[in-house]
Amino acid sequence: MYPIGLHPVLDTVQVNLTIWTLLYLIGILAFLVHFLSLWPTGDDEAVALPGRLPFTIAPFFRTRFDFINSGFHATNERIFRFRLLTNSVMVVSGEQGRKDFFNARHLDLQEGFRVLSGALPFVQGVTADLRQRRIAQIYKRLATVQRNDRLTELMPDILEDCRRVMSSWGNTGAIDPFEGIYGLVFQLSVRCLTCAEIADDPAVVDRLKGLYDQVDRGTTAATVLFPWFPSPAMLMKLRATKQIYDLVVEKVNVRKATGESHNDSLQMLLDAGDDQSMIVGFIMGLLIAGARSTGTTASWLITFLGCHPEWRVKALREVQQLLASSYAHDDSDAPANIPARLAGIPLTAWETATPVLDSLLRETLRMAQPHVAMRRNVGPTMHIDGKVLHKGAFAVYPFADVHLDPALYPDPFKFDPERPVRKEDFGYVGWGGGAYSRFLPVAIWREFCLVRADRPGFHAGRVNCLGTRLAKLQLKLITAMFLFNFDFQIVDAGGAPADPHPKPNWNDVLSCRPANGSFFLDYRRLETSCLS
Ligand code: HEM
Repeated sequence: MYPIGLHPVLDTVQVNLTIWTLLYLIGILAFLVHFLSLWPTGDDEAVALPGRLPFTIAPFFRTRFDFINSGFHATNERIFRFRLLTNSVMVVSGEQGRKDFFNARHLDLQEGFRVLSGALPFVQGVTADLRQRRIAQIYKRLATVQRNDRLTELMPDILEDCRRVMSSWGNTGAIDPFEGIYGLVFQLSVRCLTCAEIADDPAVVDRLKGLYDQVDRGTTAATVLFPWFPSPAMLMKLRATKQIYDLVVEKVNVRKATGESHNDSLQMLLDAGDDQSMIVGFIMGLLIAGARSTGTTASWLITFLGCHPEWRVKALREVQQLLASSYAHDDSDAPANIPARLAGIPLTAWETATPVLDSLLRETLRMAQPHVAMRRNVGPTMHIDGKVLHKGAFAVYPFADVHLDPALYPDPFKFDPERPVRKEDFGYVGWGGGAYSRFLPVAIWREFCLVRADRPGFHAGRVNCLGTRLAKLQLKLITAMFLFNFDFQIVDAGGAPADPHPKPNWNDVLSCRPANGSFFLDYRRLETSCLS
């Protein structure tokens, strides 16, 4: 018997998919299109988007940025609502709207993403339908991965992975950053969040990455809205999810059977006594959540640096200063090679003494993070900027509303890390809209979340990224390795320096990626490079 029930699902759909099933489904769809276009009315109801259902569904998934903007234009309101089949979705913008959205106590992230996004591989009881206590436990383990001692131990491994992957690129070449740099970040995420058996085997890492890509391709409007319908995309997604599950379970079982001990996340989970589904849920869910966001940010960060030589110089100078302050001038014990020297810079220095890298990261996230926060109201009826959000309804907040607002960030598509930092509440939400950590030490804030874990809907309320420390460290180490090893620039499809510079495409909800092949990262190894 297969533990997560995928085999039975695949068998059943192959036998039962008949023309009658299809006609039946078309009938249901026609019913929904006709009747669900009728909205409740009331003074405090948000304006409904004009138009019939199918015309809102496809654009929400395919061209979300344009769809949301056209909704604001069509309604001429700060808040509007539309339907995704039976679900009512409110789209929020404006200062009051984002305050109400991020401060609301009963808006639940998990439910919002599960129903509206479907971008994570869902396995019943492993990455979906997790009890709140289980989610809290996963987050607690993620906090362990990011403790000072663990992050310090990870630094040499991260840098060695960078060295190995960058060496494989050869002396000169041109790569698509969304392939090459994303591939590097995937390797680092595997290193930090899974186990040595996977991270040390490039072929397995490649296979895993390919399977997650298939899950992405299988995430379409149809598979999100009709997860029970056996479309080809859904079958592909199911198969890929099952293969990821099998691969992870196999590695966990091998570790258990051999009794070998490694200094990695799997060992940390086993030593903590976590059960199989907790371990697999941690690995399957966090691996891709971390790799996608960090991969997008790394790809854009290096792209922006490739367009702006003055920032390359400033960033390199900063890392050189870090090195100079970490090793005495005549330190004969200082390691000779670059990765080992970078690994010797204390974690606190990477975290607190890199204002240039910090401003580069901040500006990259502002310009190229196409996130739309998704929530479901799991509490009583509430209001956002005066508009009613009923119990069970959804609300979404596009980060573009604040990060591309010319009133807050003039000329928003200009890469300018020297922009003044916005001080107002939610004037910048690159790492989420949670603000507890500003007032409380992060540890206390986390405890607060964990204590609430027993109660239904604990996951509602302000949300901060819980992988920030790990992500920032990875991004800074990748950038340092790039600057020490390559001379690089961004070129167009013909190989000429890109003019204009690539512009983030906010309609691509995963990575803000412009059309394939429109630009490349052209690189040449420096003579001082440590790559082999
Ligand atoms: C550059 C990289 C990253 C960026 C920009 C980023 C950004 C964010 C943002 C904006 C949110 C809030 C989403 C919302 O309000 O809808 C979030 C949540 C979250 N992130 Fe990240 N993230 C990154 C990397 C990571 C990594 C590496 C991990 C873990 C390995 C991670 C784990 C999480 C988790 C677990 C949450 C949900 C927190 C909660 O439910 O309270 N993130 N992230």
